[in-house]
Amino acid sequence: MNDLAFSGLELTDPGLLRQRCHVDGAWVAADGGATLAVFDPATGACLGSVPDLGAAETRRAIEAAGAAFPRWQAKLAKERSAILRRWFELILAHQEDLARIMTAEQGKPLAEARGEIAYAASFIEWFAEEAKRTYGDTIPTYQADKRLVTIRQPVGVCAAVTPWNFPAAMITRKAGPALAAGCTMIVKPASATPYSALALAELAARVGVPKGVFNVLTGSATRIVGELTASPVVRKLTFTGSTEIGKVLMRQCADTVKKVSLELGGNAPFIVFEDADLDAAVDGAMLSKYRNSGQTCVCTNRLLVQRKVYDDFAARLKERVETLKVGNGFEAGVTQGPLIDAGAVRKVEEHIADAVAKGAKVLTGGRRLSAEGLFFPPTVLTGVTPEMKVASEETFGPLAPLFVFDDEAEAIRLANDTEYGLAAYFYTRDLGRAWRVAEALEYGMVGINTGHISTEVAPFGGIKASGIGREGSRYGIDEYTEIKYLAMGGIGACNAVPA
Ligand SMILES: NC(=O)C1=CN([C@@H]2O[C@H](COP(=O)(O)OP(=O)(O)OC[C@H]3O[C@@H](n4cnc5c(N)ncnc54)[C@H](OP(=O)(O)O)[C@@H]3O)[C@@H](O)[C@H]2O)C=CC1
Ligand SMILES: O=C(O)[C@H](O)CS(=O)(=O)O
Repeated sequence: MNDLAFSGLELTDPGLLRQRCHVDGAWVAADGGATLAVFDPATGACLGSVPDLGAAETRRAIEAAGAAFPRWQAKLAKERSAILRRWFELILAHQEDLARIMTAEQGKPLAEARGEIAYAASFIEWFAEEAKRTYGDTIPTYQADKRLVTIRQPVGVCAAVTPWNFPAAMITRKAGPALAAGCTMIVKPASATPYSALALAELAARVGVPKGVFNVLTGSATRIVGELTASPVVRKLTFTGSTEIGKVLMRQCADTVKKVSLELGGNAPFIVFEDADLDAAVDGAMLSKYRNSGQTCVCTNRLLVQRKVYDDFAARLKERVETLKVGNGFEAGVTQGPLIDAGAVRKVEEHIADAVAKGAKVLTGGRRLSAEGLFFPPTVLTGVTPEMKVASEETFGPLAPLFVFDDEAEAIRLANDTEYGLAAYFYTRDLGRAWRVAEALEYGMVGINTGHISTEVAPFGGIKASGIGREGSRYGIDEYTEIKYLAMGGIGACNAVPA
């Protein structure tokens, strides 16, 4: 039975809207009935509420996930694969409804929300296949009477803590490999965007994911995640969010020595060399800067442009930026939705004010569209220098600051001058430069003549303050398995072999 229907969302399947948490196969409220409100960032309207769960409910969820683990682990890989495949198919079958729920709670334009649902589904599809490939090894023995092998086994109960900017994909990028490997999972989604997570749980239940295998808890992050990180039953934490919180959670996991994977903040450089195809570079900059209104961890945060082409590139970028349409994500033609909250708007304004105070110029945009609301125009700054906040802090908004450089060595030095190491991009038509720069950049992912690198088939992740581990690709399931080494002695000499 549906707990709620957003008025005016025109869903084909209102049953996807859940105002209860999914724990041990049941839809539950908080013990004391406490709830958290959920708002539409485009209008400020209250969409509904979700339970404000605490420590006691979290302990019960951990117990349920622990109880479900043996039976889920014992299923054949093919059986887990088939269930995941059905989940993938059902997510795609409900793409429109899931996208509308996402635009309502997160604000991204409907076209982008549809794209995220497809992207989210692709991780379930990919790991439905990877479930059948958790191979081990046979190892040439070191003693005649021994045989050595390895097997890979699921880690166990996993906790996932996810952000608001990709409310579906950041969950499936974790739940896909976890469930494929035979783990069970407890998800704590961002409080701003819980309905996408709960809709995924509804579809998981419909395809026969057993109770306790995939649980979604909403409420106080400190209380829920405090329990998850303290529990010895939880063997792994996977987190996507800010570096600041990632460090907190990594510390909290130390007492129980959990396996952790962290997808954290970024400060992506976008380098345009003088030999680049400038039209292609502008296309790439638009994609890597303004996707999700600049609210992605792999968004370009700094544009480094070689002096000879600086003015030409700036003019072409300005022209393209001014074609973007800011508004409610449900409105036809809108390409930039609202930012997630007032804090996000303030951060963009602070970075612009700081840069202008230190000599930068606003080429386009620069001021919020109205005193109220969370809409901020896509903005380009020129004359930006390393002393400005935008050089070292992640803006996480629609701000493109242009820096100038003179040669390759300076471009690499500027690009690497950050604590972060998630994504980097550069444009050149020189093959030698492509290899030299790609190898010199201190990042987990590098786009060469492209502004879009995210896909389920390639390893997503960063180094330094941008995190630990990789998601997606043939490596993603490694985060959810342990390698066990078996040494079998007493084999004896083979009597078929002459002494
Ligand atoms: N590397 C990547 O793939 C990504 C990185 N990010 C980074 O995350 C930041 C923006 O996302 P944002 O959601 O604001 O990040 P936050 O780190 O604030 O929140 C992420 C998640 O952590 C939870 N959380 C917050 N504080 C605590 C705490 N003290 N203890 C336990 N859990 C906590 C939040 O819950 P609640 O919502 O209830 O506060 C949310 O579910 C940016 O820096 C961005 O770069 C974002 C997405 C992807
Ligand atoms: O949350 C994010 O920023 C995502 O990791 C970005 S992407 O995977 O959609 O590129």
